[in-house]
Amino acid sequence: MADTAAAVSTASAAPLVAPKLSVRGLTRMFGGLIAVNGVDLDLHVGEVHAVIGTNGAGKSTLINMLSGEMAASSGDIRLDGREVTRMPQPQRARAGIGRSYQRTTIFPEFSVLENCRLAAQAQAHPRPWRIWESAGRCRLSNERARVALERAGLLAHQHVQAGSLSHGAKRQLEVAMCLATRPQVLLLDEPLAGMGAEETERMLGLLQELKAGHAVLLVEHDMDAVFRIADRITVMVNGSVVASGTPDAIRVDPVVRTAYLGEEQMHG
Ligand SMILES: Nc1ncnc2c1ncn2[C@@H]1O[C@H](COP(=O)(O)OP(=O)(O)OP(=O)(O)O)[C@@H](O)[C@H]1O
Repeated sequence: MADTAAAVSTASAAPLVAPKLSVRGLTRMFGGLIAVNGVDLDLHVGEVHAVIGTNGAGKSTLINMLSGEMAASSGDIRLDGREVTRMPQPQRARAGIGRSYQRTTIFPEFSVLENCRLAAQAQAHPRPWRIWESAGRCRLSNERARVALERAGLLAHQHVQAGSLSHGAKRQLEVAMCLATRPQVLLLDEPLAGMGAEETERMLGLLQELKAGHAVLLVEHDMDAVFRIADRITVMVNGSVVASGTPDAIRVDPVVRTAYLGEEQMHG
């Protein structure tokens, strides 16, 4: 238990600046099942905060509540200190909480730029069906889309049909679409899923860059990548947080070793 205490005390040595996103006691029930159980979490700009856990631990449910796609049963979520727990998803996206999805959500027939522009438009316009009314607004969405594509390293492919991109580039496009909404918080649900080594490296480089201006929450099963990139790791088991701390603290945490990570993975 001493090591667990170390992991917890490391968590309390979090940056002194106020968190960008602060979560307290967040809970989600599905009938009698507690999918997420009283989770506390602080996300800071400048940090990649990974949430790991076995299948069914509650990671996607957590992200869905943070993005506003799923209502919380109880608890609260604050963005810059302002409560957003019951704010609907579109409003929450406009307030600065952006997300990417496990499944690719791009329109394969549209170009890379068009996909990104649609994301920018959806964020910028509370009533997207009226976007054609303003050429100025369209120009703005276009500009935001290009900036996002440049950051994600996809500007050279802007006129390519999205469906013809490699798997890794599609995941990059997902991140670019999220960036086009100009979020302050990035919620990334398994951005490395199905990627080869080279694509993984590219994505990790991108995340490393993005954390400078964003608070990044990363849900990811690739443990090598998580331990390389994360500044903090929160471990969930059966809906509850069992440990939270730096990668070094988590690596030696006996509760985490027992509950989740295989011994082999922890030696790296
Ligand atoms: N809509 C739902 N209705 C009922 N139960 C659900 C629903 N969504 C999730 N659950 C249950 O909640 C628990 C947490 O699921 P969740 O998908 O959040 O886990 P996860 O950690 O993201 O898993 P994975 O790594 O497999 O994506 C699981 O027991 C799951 O079966």
